Amino acid sequence: MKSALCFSLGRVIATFACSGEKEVNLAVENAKAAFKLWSKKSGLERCQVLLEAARIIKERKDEIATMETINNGKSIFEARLDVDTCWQCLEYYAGLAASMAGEHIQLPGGSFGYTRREPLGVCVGIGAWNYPFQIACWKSAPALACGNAMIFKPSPFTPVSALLLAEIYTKAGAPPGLFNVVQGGAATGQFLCHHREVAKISFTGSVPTGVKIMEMSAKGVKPITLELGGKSPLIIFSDCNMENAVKGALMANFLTQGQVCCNGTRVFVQKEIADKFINEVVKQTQKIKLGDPLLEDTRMGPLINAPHLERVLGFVKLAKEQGATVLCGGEVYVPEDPKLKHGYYMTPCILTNCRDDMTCVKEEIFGPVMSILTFGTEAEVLERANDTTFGLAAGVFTRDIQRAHRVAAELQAGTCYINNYNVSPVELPFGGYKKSGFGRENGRVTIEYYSQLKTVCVEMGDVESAF
Ligand SMILES: NC(=O)C1=CN([C@@H]2O[C@H](COP(=O)(O)OP(=O)(O)OC[C@H]3O[C@@H](n4cnc5c(N)ncnc54)[C@H](O)[C@@H]3O)[C@@H](O)[C@H]2O)C=CC1
Ligand SMILES: NCCCC(=O)O
Repeated sequence: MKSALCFSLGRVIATFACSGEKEVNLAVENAKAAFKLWSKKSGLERCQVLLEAARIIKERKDEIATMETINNGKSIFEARLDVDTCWQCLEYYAGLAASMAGEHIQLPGGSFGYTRREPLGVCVGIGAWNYPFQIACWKSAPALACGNAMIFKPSPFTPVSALLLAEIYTKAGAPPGLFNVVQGGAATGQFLCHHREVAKISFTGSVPTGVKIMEMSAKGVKPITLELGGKSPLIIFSDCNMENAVKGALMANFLTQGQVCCNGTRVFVQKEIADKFINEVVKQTQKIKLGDPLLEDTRMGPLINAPHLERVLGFVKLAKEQGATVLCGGEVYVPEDPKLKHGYYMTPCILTNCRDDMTCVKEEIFGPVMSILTFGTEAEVLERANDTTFGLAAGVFTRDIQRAHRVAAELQAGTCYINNYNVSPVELPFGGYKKSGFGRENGRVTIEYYSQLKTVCVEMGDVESAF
């Protein structure tokens, strides 16, 4: 089946064929062959290939970022930052590959045991459209570091940049088939998830699809990592550094046109500073430069596609009907440049007079819409912040160090930011609580999600039989 790829500026830039069962089977066969070679290599040998791939990514940073911008619509400024998190991820797991080791455990009578950390086999990565290249790197780097092969399926809305990664791994010396890309949507994803020879699935996407992935993997008893959606709280206390809090709120809401799973879209502001904070956040939001994402000074490009733009605008309309006030944005934006007139642009939106029971406060919008709520006390805001089925991230701005850690400890979220938001150091694990998923990406712990532990028990004496 052929599919057209629509650039978020409203032009078709490529067509590609969706992979069916035959292509998926072929990818699995290739990955199995590569796994045989790759899993026998030492950690240091795997490290060298990953380091070389990281070097090529750095060298081709501008090219990859440009492709990502064309692929997704995010600003070139941001796409370059994404690419930095990618080569950093490969370098980080290259280091861990070389230092992976088991334990030696002394047993009575000179006997002993030891553990081996072994790869799982052919792993599958399924990605969302908001961070196409980053998701492919964050999944493949730990998978390959542990000695696995990977088949990656990007979102059909952003199929291009993962192909660059495949090319880079090959140039860096990975055996053919070690990192495969298959194209397509749900049907291709299902072939991958149901495949008998697939050992693990790592998925980034929506909660409803995550549920389906879990059902499919349950049938094959396959381990999975689920990176799902969120509706994260950002809590601004009256003793915060106001300038940083305002910057933090913008970082928490408007990167990649607000299409970020861990965004802090419920901004709780302590009553005493609410007016001042709101004035400032509106002022800064109105200054955000919208337009051609390939221009150096643009900070927001178009949303991913027309249905998604309609959906996000629908949330703004409903918010107004439910009593929220639009302080700025929330409208279709038509750039002056005629080349951009078919793009799916909207102005970044700030909503106030929000209540916890409003749809804009309860549901993930996945667009540039910040909902501001006010609060009185720490106990009250914690209860309201945690009153959600999601638990991906949370943030707190305060100068009170004890309060910062107390609040972080109480927040039900996989990542809690103190006095910042939406930074992604590769050294720190990233993943969700509650319906935002389980398993982690980044950090040392992710090695455990891409490997299995074998215990070897060694008898140095005679068998003491019970029979
Ligand atoms: N926690 C995280 O790290 C992230 C979570 N997300 C979440 O993803 C959502 C937006 O991304 P979308 O691409 O629209 O999500 P989606 O769930 O529609 O699709 C994600 C991927 O799953 C594939 N897919 C769809 N149905 C499938 C099926 N039945 N079996 C196998 N694969 C299937 C799609 O083709 C795509 O590659 C938002 O809810 C967002 O919060 C997005 C990025 C990061
Ligand atoms: N750079 C943060 C990743 C979050 C996301 O994939 O939505």
